[in-house]
Amino acid sequence: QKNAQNSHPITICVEGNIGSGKTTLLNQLSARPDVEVLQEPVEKWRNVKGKNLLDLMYLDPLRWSHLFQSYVQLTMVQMHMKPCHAKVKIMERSIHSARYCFVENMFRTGRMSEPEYNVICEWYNTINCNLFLPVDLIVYLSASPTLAQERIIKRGRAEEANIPISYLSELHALHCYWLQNEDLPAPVLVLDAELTLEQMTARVEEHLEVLLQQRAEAEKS
Ligand SMILES: Cc1cc2cn([C@H]3C[C@H](O)[C@@H](CO)O3)c(=O)nc2[nH]1
Repeated sequence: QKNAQNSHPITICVEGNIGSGKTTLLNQLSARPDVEVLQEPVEKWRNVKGKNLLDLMYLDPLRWSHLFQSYVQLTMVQMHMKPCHAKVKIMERSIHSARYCFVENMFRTGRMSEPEYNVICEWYNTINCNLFLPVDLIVYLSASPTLAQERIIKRGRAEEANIPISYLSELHALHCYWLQNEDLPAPVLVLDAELTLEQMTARVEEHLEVLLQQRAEAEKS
């Protein structure tokens, strides 16, 4: 277990609502030579052998939410497990926010039936207990639903054109609940999404330096 601790790259998951500014922060952090950024595999979700599961999920949530989230969970496991040759692996979201934010919301709002929810949760628990999916830091971009909605409209992703602010408020509340109540895999750094990109990057790099030093110490002993 000891060398397993040091063999995996330092892993940071950047979490936040739709439109909270994750991609912008990830792009900035990817400039570091010691960092490999893994963005959310949205393109996979948009093309499963020709079918756009993301679009289907937004168009007919009752029919497609469960399938979409089960595919998201699979692609997140693939991201957690993906070999990374850089010292630092920064992922966009995680299997944990998939479970505690998106799946939870879809069940609570009736877009996912109870048996669908229970099956996806059993998959999550089995994956989480049997696979080594290390996370060293969770960075949470806290954006007001209003700010998030402004950024979604500005970005103009076709499938997201009709996301109501109530959905963003639900997800915001679930992110807060998750990060305050569930037993988390790593400490949380909360960043106000209104900070400048420079301020956010500086805060993340501060924490990253500590993790790098801890790793260097551990490798010496
Ligand atoms: C982990 C996870 C990411 C994720 C994204 N989404 C949606 C929200 C956005 O519209 C789009 C890209 O993040 O996919 C989702 O419904 N469920 C998810 N679960």
